[in-house]
Amino acid sequence: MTQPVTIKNITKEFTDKETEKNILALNNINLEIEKGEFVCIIGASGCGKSTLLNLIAGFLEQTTGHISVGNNIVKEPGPDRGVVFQEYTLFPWLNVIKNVTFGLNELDLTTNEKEVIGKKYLSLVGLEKFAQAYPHELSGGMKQRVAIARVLAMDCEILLMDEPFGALDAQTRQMLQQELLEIWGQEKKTVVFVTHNVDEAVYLADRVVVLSSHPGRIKADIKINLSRPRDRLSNKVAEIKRELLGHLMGDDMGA
Ligand SMILES: Nc1ncnc2c1ncn2[C@@H]1O[C@H](COP(=O)(O)OP(=O)(O)OP(=O)(O)O)[C@@H](O)[C@H]1O
Repeated sequence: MTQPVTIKNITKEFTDKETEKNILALNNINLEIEKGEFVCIIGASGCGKSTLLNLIAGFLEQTTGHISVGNNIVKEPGPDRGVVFQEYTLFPWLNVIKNVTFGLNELDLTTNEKEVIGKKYLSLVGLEKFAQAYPHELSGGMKQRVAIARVLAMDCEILLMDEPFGALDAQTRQMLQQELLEIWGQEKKTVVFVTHNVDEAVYLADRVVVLSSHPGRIKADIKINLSRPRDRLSNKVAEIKRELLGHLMGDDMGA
């Protein structure tokens, strides 16, 4: 059963190693993400999107405030939260199926049981025929599918995705967006998805959170009540995109 994610009064300060000055990356972030919700976080480069995701993942520690998943305060990474990064993070020396089942190695499962789980998720991302292939034999889109299958195989309740399709060509990107929505529909995960791309956010999200920069603050929090699959060219989509771009104006979007 998925749990809500609560982000309460989060502030994150870094110290610049060269200048030794403090950088206020996030300032007083409050956010309640419902179980099963698909939330996109957008904002200009450097506004703290990855920092927020890394705090939810437990990779970083906040300066003030707290984050909880259900009743559990996040203190470190855990099996309830799976992360997919923009860079392909597969183990090059393991074949596809072993990459997908890698996270299961600590569980008390036989090799056969792990393979059954691995194959289920490989087939969900359309790569069952590539179980024995090695990462260098795959395209960028296929590598990201393997990375998604890997977090799904671990049965994480929450998918944290940091620009997962940012390095892909437009066509592959659209295909993976569609596939991700299908998987999300089937698996009922909570998704927190960081992107620079307004089109992507409006296509995917139930809700888009816009961060402003220096320091990162929530500038807007917009619900998208459009049924799926969404028509990328519809007037309603264009209207929401305009609204989001209005909130982003003044912040240099970078991409
Ligand atoms: N480890 C760190 N040490 C010092 N400063 C950092 C560190 N990580 C992030 N920052 C700073 O915190 C701010 C937010 O960075 P973050 O990477 O979260 O932004 P972002 O919105 O994800 O950017 P991008 O879209 O370019 O990936 C930036 O000013 C960045 O330079």
